[in-house]
Order: sequence, then structure tokens, then C-alpha cells
Amino acid sequence: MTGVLLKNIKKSYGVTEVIHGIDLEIEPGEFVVFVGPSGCGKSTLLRMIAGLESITDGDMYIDEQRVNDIPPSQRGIAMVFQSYALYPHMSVYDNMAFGMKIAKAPKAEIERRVKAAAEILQLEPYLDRLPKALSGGQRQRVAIGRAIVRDPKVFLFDEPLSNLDAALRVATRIEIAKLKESMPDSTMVYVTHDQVEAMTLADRIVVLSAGRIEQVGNPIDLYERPANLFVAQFIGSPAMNIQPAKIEKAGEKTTVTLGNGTAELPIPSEAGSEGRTVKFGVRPEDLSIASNGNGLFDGRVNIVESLGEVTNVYLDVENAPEPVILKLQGVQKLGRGETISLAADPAKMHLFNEQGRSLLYL
Ligand SMILES: Nc1ncnc2c1ncn2[C@@H]1O[C@H](COP(=O)(O)OP(=O)(O)OP(=O)(O)O)[C@@H](O)[C@H]1O
Repeated sequence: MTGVLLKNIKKSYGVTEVIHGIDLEIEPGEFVVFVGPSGCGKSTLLRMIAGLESITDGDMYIDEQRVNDIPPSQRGIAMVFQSYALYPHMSVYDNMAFGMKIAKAPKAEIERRVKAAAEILQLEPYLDRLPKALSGGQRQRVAIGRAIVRDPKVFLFDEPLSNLDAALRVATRIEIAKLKESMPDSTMVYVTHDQVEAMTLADRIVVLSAGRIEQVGNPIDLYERPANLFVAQFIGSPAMNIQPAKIEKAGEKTTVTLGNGTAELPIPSEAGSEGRTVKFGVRPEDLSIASNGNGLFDGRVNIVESLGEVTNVYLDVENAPEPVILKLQGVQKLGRGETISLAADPAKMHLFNEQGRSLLYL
């Protein structure tokens, strides 16, 4: 089983440094997903693991071997691209067999491996077809099949589902989840900007921003305990509501005053930090309508988005610089201009200091 180790990895294009010293240990058999906004360096990092981009500084190890100067073909990796990159004039079978044919593997062995991969990905009925006679989802499965046939130490996926329409995306995502189950010893590194893919596929998510790691953790940990404002607002949809607040009482529990309310949170704060400005956070799905009119704060309904399964309500809250979003289950009847009182479980509330770091981690 193979792990990947990144030690102080840096990347510069000319004089511009875009990756600023990444330390990361990917365990053997782990499925790690890189997420982050456009331009944060996800693809560059993946391509450095693949050997498709040179490493400016730092050390990269695959299976305990330093690979900085090892060409891609000798790193024991297989990469699946957004664009599939299939040979258009070759059948599905030949596309999947190509790597082994080049490596002069015995015919019977090639056939065994291609058939096994085709079975995992339910591609058996299409082995004689050309790529142009396949749907986008089937083509991407062939590209994944080609990677499986090579029996790599590490699978690298660069936004493999982003060219697919919504339904195919879901179906192919489930195929990848099954692939992970059927190959528990394979190490997989996956780049996406799709949160659902990250949350559902990852053992651990690496959140990147501007060439740095913001937080690494399992998906639910990142959702429940974001280390900073960036992660808090990046993971979860709609994003976490953030409001300016002031510490009223510090200690084991912290009391804060909000724009037009007060909250006591089971989060410790430094003694003597009374009066300090902080940011208060609560997720739209963790807010509810207080029945007794005695909630955290009041809000006036501005926009109601009914999605059937959920209703997103955008509220104007006095002294809050941004609208507060409330996410309710099912169809809800709320009229524009109506004033409602909002409540939340204190255990689901978050506090961040002026530098944007969660008080839970200080
Ligand atoms: N060949 C290049 N020359 C100069 N700058 C580059 C080059 N390739 C990437 N960059 C820069 O490096 C940074 C990281 O790019 P990268 O493609 O890794 O981001 P990303 O997170 O994968 O973005 P996206 O989600 O949009 O694909 C960006 O600022 C980008 O402009």
C-alpha cells in the first residue's frame, strides 16, 4: 500500500509563487479531496504529484520514494482528466488495454485486467464501441477503467465529473464511490470544486486557499468544527451566516451581543476579553423560527426561495451588514415583510476572533 508525502512543497511560475509550502501526509488507501476556490492551486498540486508540473521547492514522496525528479510514467500513478483524453479511433477495449500493450504485457493478462475493470464499471456491453458512440458519463467510466487496468499505486482525479450534466454527475459520482469500496487499498487524490463530491467521497478533505492549506479533516469535522472563517463559509450551502458581535462575558462559556440580541455559547474565551469584537456564525440550517418570539434576533423576510425539498429565507436583520439566511425543511409559507424571531441551539453556534480563527481552536 502506498502513501503520498508532501514536505514544504512550493511552486512558482517565473517570479510568482502560487503554492507556498504545503505539508501533507496522504495515508495508504486514503481518499483525499482537494477543494478550494478557482485559482487556489488544487490542480497545480495534483499535477505536481503526477509529475506533470515541476516542483520548485520541497520534497515529494510516493511510496517512500522521493519522486521530484522521477518522470510521470515511472511514478506508479494513473490520472483521470476532466476531458477524458480517450483515443478517438480506438475501441473502448483498446483504449483500456493501451497502456499494457505499450508495456508489452501478455495478451491473456491484458484481457483479464480489461475484463475485470469493465465489470467493476459496467462497461462490458460497450467494449467494441468507439468513444464517439458513448455518452459523456460512459466515456468518463472508460477513462477511469483505463486507470484501473494500469493497476497504479495512486489514482489522481482532476475534476473528472465537471463535463457531465447533473444526472450523469450523480450517477458517475456513485460509480467512483463504489470503485473506492471495491479497491480499499488504492490511494486516491481527487480535485473538485463541487462540495457534494468532496463531502461524499472524501476520507479527508484538504481545503486550500491562495496556495495554502486552510484546514484538513474528515468532511463532518470540517462542517461542524471549521477552524476559521474561510472554511466556515466555504463548506456548506448556503454559506454560514456571519455577524459582527462583541464579547459581553468571557470564561468557560462566552456571552456575546449581536446586532439586536444576545447569545451564550458553550465556547471558552480568554479571561479579560470582554469588549473584544468577534464574528458570530450560525449555519442557515441550524436556525429555526422561535415559537415564543424569544429568539436570538428578529429578522424581516425579504426573499423566499422555495426549492420544494427546502425553503431558503433571506432576512434583513437590524445592524447586520448582510442578509441572514434561514434554511427550512419542506415548503414553508412566509410572506415578504413578515417579522420572525430566530433561534438556534448554542452548540451549533460558532465564534471567530478578529483574525478569523475559531475560538474553539485557540
Ligand atoms: N502555466 C502557468 N503560468 C502561470 N501561472 C499559472 C500557470 N498555471 C497556473 N497558474 C496560476 O497558478 C494558480 C493556481 O492555479 P490552479 O490551476 O492550480 O488553480 P485551481 O485551484 O486548480 O483552479 P480552478 O478550480 O480554476 O481549476 C493560479 O493563480 C493560476 O493563475
